[in-house]
Amino acid sequence: MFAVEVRDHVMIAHSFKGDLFGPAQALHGATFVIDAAFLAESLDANGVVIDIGRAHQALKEVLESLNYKNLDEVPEFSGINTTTEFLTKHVHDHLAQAARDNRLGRPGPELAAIRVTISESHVARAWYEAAI
Ligand SMILES: Nc1nc2c(c(=O)[nH]1)N=C([C@H](O)[C@H](O)COP(=O)(O)OP(=O)(O)OP(=O)(O)O)CN2
Repeated sequence: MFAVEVRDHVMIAHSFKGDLFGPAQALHGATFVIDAAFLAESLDANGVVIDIGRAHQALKEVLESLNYKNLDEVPEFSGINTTTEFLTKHVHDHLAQAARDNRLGRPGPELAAIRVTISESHVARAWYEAAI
């Protein structure tokens, strides 16, 4: 499997519900580093999985709706713990939809899967990977 991975970051604030989260039940900020990997069984006629510029642009567009936001106040996330794991799937779903809509410069069927990894610090990260 071939893969191309691009990286961006967002600054957000959020709080969690549940004793499990201890001090993170209070509003706190985080800078998440997001890696999006695009996977394909074969290269296209240009010899690429996906153009790196298009991949960067697609990731940037998805992250715009999160950057500098208090996620507790985003209606779409109402009542949800916006954990690192949750956000990996949120980003994945938007990128997968962009692929299915042919907005990534390569038709969805030619891309096998997308993996989104979010590093919430230098010691912890989560990822979500699924076929498109
Ligand atoms: N599985 C997850 N666990 C936790 C997440 C998460 O997104 N997924 N997030 C947090 C907090 O948002 C924050 O990133 C860390 O908070 P903190 O209380 O400092 O977390 P730790 O569990 O690392 O440390 P403690 O020893 O429990 O304080 C927390 N967990």
